[in-house]
Amino acid sequence: MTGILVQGVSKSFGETRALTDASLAADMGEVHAIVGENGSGKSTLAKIISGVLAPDGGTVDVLGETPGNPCHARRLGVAPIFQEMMLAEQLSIAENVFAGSDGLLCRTLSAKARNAEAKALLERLSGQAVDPTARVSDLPLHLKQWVVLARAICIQPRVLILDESSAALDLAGTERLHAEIRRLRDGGACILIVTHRIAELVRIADKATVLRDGRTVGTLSKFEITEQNLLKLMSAEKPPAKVQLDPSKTARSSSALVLRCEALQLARETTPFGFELREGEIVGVAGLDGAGHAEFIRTVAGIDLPSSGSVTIFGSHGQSIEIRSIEEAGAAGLSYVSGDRKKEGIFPALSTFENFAMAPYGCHRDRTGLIDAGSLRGSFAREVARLGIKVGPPNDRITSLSGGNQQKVLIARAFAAQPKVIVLNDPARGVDIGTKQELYRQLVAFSQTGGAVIYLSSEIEEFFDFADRVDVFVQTTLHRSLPSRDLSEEALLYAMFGRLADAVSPITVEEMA
Ligand SMILES: Nc1ncnc2c1ncn2[C@@H]1O[C@H](COP(=O)(O)OP(=O)(O)OP(=O)(O)O)[C@@H](O)[C@H]1O
Repeated sequence: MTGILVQGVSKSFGETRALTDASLAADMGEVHAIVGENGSGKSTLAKIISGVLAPDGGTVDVLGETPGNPCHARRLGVAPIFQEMMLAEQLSIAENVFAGSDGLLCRTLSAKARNAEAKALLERLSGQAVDPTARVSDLPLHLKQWVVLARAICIQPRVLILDESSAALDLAGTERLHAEIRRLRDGGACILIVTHRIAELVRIADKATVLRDGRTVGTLSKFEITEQNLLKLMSAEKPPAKVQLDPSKTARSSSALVLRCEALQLARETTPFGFELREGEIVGVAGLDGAGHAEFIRTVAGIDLPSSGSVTIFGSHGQSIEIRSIEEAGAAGLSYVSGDRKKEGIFPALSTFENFAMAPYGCHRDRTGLIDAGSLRGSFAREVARLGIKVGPPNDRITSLSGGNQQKVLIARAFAAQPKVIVLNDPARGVDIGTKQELYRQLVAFSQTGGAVIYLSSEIEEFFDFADRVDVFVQTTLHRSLPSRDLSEEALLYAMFGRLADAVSPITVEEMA
């Protein structure tokens, strides 16, 4: 039975044509992926199907009706989860989970019952203990994502729309999400999934619709969904070549030290550890949610203070600067790219250009010390071209860009500040595969000129052929360091689960959960 039928849909925002001719047919009991480059119109299509946006042309049929607005779509059983997490940050977890389904005017559950239900659901989804009365603003990103997912799942949707919903989840979290998706699908629901994580798509999707520049260019059945086929359809250009680590790049033990952590304790009563980063090194950082890798990267960037120990950056003349704030880290030549774009990355009320210019403006002064606007604009144009950012007028608000293109602006901003060390916290979240390859290429080029990189990723495939070593965190401490020659999916998984690589028994689904 057809669940969703979209035919010839178009949609423009002012001069920007987000969709020109989009079509999609998804059955009930099917996981249907929407794939395409950043800015190809995926989120716009998801919003049209969920009644948030009205199309300019074409027809939309969801369970036999055309959703006229989000409430109408909801009555039909459509539960959308958009890329930008919609949460009432000042309210509790339970209040957010039941927002819209058991509200003030139609309350059927007591506060106690809501708390109990929210707790049970979130613990099942997130795999960790949860206090349902905790304020959402205090939660880490992955738990916020689970709150949004819980809100959609608790209404038992007939159509579930997931726009980059796994991007904030780690490997084990993604597995649990997949289990939920399969449960809903087997119960007859239709699940639309938008993701740039190709490996994930190959595992979960029954069909895929590919968009290119707002147009549907193909539909792939389960067995046709391969990275190669997707890339061929997604871009008019040749698929990007995979980045290969420079074979002449040997161990960096002889190059100059640029950053050192000594006896670092990320939280009280955790094991102290040391960390060194040398010129030209690319160090991957990995771990399961709550393993301490996210705290580590924030501490190195001066955002959070360690419980004890120190982070030191060494200048080109050997002088050492202890880092105790993000300002000190910036002044010492460290650029940071946050993984939480909405909370820590963009300034939503400012334009695309202003968002870019606020880090590198100090590097663009004329002889009198005033900011050289022409030089800054030139730098903006170069970075936009280099990372292939789809921007409208630079003075439009950054929020008018697609999610992936906003992320690219933040990456461009970090490069343009001409850092010595660049620290990236899951930067490729929501970024298309072509741009990911370009980002790796830029980072490899940066390292070849002596720059040093710390790169946290929740997608372990990202490290292969790219990182010199991957430091794996377990129980809020550095557990293992895997040099590139020992990197494999299996070795990383074993390390992330705190197991020895030569352990005989495989990692079980229960362990994942
Ligand atoms: N509210 C808006 N105002 C102006 N332009 C918009 C708006 N929403 C989307 N666009 C533009 O429409 C185009 C398609 O955006 P959309 O968010 O649908 O892309 P996407 O495929 O989901 O991208 P991503 O993979 O980066 O999330 C982009 O060029 C974007 O800048």
